[in-house]
Amino acid sequence: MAALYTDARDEQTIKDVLHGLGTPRAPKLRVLRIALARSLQISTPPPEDLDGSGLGGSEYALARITGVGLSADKGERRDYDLAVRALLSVYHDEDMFQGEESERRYRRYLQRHVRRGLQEIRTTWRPDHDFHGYLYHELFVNAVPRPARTDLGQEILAGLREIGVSAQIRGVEDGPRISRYRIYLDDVNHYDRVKRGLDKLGLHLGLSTRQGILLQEDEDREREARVLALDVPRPRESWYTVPGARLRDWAVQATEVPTLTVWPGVDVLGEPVRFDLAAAPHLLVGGTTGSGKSVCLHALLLSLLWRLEPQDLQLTLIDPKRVELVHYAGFPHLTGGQIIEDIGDALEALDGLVEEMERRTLLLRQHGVANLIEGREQGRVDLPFVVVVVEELADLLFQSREAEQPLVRLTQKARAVGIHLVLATQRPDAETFSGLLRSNVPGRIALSVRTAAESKIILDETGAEKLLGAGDMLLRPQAGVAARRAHGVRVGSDDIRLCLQSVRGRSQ
Ligand SMILES: Nc1ncnc2c1ncn2[C@@H]1O[C@H](COP(=O)(O)OP(=O)(O)OP(=O)(O)O)[C@@H](O)[C@H]1O
Repeated sequence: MAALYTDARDEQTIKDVLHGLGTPRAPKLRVLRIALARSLQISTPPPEDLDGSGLGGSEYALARITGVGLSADKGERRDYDLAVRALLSVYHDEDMFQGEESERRYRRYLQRHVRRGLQEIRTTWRPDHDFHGYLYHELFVNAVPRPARTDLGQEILAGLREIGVSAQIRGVEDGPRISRYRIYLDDVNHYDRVKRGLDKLGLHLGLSTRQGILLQEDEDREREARVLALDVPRPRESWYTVPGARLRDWAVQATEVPTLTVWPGVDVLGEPVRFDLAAAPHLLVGGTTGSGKSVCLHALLLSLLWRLEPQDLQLTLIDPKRVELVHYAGFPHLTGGQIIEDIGDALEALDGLVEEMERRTLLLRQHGVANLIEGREQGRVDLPFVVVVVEELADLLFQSREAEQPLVRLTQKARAVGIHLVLATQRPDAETFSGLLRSNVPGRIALSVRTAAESKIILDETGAEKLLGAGDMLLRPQAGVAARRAHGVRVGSDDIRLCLQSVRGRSQ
């Protein structure tokens, strides 16, 4: 009996990884074991839909994966079966050593883990990128001691000396793309010199003017005016991505967070960043083409879809470009069961939402509650939240300026009734994000943009022109709070597919 069935995409991944390892002819078990290790890092069990064989796949006997029954002198073909069994027993908290039934479960779990690991690799690694570097960061970066960074630290101190600042390094922490150096100034009056000299320091470190060093107000600074933190971008080869599976873990494990909590990414030190979309209460996501805007929208949407059932969340997705949101076809949360692509349908949907807003306002008043959250908490109203996503605001307004009016009305009044807008654009200009929308859409996510002026349109401040691209963002979830740097979760179509399967599983 085979222990593992793959499909054609798994087989392609195995091939790509063997090439990535520089050993195209090596046994496939290498990749299968890496995939197993990758999956075991995820704290939620792999889904059942990874059982069974797929089109264009292969079959593997247990001996080809764990080496069961092989003698001890065959290098990587040694027998690791007991070790794998023990790992899976601990992970699933089930005994996988005794009896036929436990044997069946062992093989099933093994299959699910290996296939999930292959999926993870597929969505987070690109075959033209270095696989060894990827492996290091995905599997080990949090588990092994960091290499010494004395060189970069010394460079920073030398750069500071060049701008007339004498200092010491008190510590360094590595995030996905940035290292944060905690600096202690020998002279308390040198803080402004550092602030003014950041570009020079960047040049000294060989960074382009676009990849700025950012000065963070260190939390210790209030107590200790000599302490500051510098966020220094690392070379691209040393970045690690934040895979979509992590978002799933945050969302699935979250307890006692507000209903519309979203996790767009992690902070510069790798800790998850979250905010409540209902408190935002509307959001603009802006960034130049290729900055990671669509991936960011996927992270926001999956944050909601991993947790909320259709009776709690309805989605209106407007995608005039007809590319990015197609993956959500099939989710039972979609209002009207489909994604809106046509401009006429979009106008109709927006007008319908304005009517829904009026209807809800009346209903809440009749039930004597101030807003939907209160109504739901008190059990007096059980309407779902509605999240409206416009994939490209500029396209929508270009095709019909009329769309602006219902959008403005919704942003002005829909908050209390639980209707929230997420507007995305790759053209952050005054025409697209007009004054009326600006003042009523306080939540902002800026991905990288070309100019400081574009950054100001999105965030009301400069800074986004210095972001590193590929999901690097400045996040200001609500008016009146400071913008925060974050690196987006890399959500791919596979993550969306997995979520859809889970939603279908939940509804059965
Ligand atoms: N969080 C992320 N982590 C790693 N890479 C990312 C991330 N977000 C985006 N990228 C990379 O950037 C590419 C472009 O992302 P995306 O398609 O979201 O850009 P976009 O801003 O929507 O572009 P467009 O407006 O042209 O559709 C992705 O294919 C991916 O390679």
